[in-house]
Amino acid sequence: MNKDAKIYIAGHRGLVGSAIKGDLEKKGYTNLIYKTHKELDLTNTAAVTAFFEKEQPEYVFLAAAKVGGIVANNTYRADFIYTNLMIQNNVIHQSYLSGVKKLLFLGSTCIYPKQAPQPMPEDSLLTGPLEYTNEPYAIAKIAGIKMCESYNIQYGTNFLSVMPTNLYGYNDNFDLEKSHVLPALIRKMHLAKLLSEGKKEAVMRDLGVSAFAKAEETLKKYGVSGTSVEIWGTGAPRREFLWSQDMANACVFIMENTNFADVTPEGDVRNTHINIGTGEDISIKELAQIIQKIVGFTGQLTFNTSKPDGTLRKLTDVSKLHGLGWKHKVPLEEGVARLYAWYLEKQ
Ligand SMILES: NC(=O)C1=CN([C@@H]2O[C@H](COP(=O)(O)OP(=O)(O)OC[C@H]3O[C@@H](n4cnc5c(N)ncnc54)[C@H](OP(=O)(O)O)[C@@H]3O)[C@@H](O)[C@H]2O)C=CC1
Ligand SMILES: C[C@H]1O[C@H](OP(=O)(O)OP(=O)(O)OC[C@H]2O[C@@H](n3cnc4c(=O)[nH]c(N)nc43)[C@H](O)[C@@H]2O)[C@@H](O)[C@@H](O)C1=O
Repeated sequence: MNKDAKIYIAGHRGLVGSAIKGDLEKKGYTNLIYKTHKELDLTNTAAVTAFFEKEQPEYVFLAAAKVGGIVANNTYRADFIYTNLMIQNNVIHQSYLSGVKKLLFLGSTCIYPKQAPQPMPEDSLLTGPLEYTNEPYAIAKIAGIKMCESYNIQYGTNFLSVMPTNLYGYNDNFDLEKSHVLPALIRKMHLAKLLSEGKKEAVMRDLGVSAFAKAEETLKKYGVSGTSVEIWGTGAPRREFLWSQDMANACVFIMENTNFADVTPEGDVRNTHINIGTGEDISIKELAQIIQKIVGFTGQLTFNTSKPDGTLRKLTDVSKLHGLGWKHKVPLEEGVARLYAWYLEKQ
């Protein structure tokens, strides 16, 4: 990519999109284009067509999607499949029509079967049934991979797909219901710590309410008190967490250095996506203990087994990524500390 190449970042205000924008700016790319969701609804085919016809980007990072944690995925099943299929159909197809040189589609490691071998290699795709809680989202992501692959085969495009593990970082979603586990637990532990210190005003400010009774209602719903914090599920599932700026750096690295042909082993045009992760996982209980220590909450952790565990393990096989010459940098404890500091600054 030339430094003045026209690069479109779809989803530039999200967790990953904002980090990709930051990484590109840091590297001296000067011709970045982006639109907010309000300015350009990517589910609107006519609007996306007009945008591509007018802007003619050379490179596209597709980091816009409907994203959420286990409960959001399981609750808004129709929204997750519809929105994601629409966004990726529009952006991938228009990228082909307008002659985009290279596109990077962001999927997720939830595309792999629930019982995939651990760590999960790229070629375990479509070898077994998926985890039910996020099946609609995963099906949309699999469609995205197959769309890139099919356009490459039929039309000779250079569209790559990356499958990131669970991500966290600046601009994360801290919603107590819809977010992923890591930001959710940071916020829950923070609220519990404030409660234990008797800081009612700060609790109300964090929750955006003007009466403490209202705050108490929310805290009760999410199992947060001054002496304990509720963790969903059994705490036994294992997850792998990657710092969003590392993820962005991997995306830019792949865009700069890798072509469809490089990740297509001879005769295996199906094996075109690349896992992005650290290759290391921990249990949710261990994650909660790390967050507890960093936030400084000294109460108890309880486990609400009426909430879903989801997949028990989804460790990525990162040998393909390492083989391309990229490895993550930020260890989990450091990332959690950075994110908590950012969260406090935002208060
Ligand atoms: N976060 C994670 O742990 C993981 C994420 N991924 C994938 O990485 C990618 C980025 O995710 P992440 O950054 O976490 O997600 P975010 O929710 O943080 O960001 C997504 C962005 O897409 C935008 N967007 C959503 N719908 C539309 C739409 N219809 N039109 C225009 N813009 C839209 C959002 O805007 P707005 O907020 O205004 O709607 C937001 O800026 C996604 O493809 C996701 O599936 C994969 C694995 C793990
Ligand atoms: C990125 C990934 O994200 C989702 O899959 P997930 O990994 O299951 O996501 P999660 O972060 O929500 O949960 C991880 C684990 O943590 C447990 N857990 C405990 N306490 C809380 C809690 O307070 N909030 C949440 N969200 N989870 C909690 C929770 O019960 C589960 O066992 C899908 O969207 C999927 O499609 C996808 O791509």
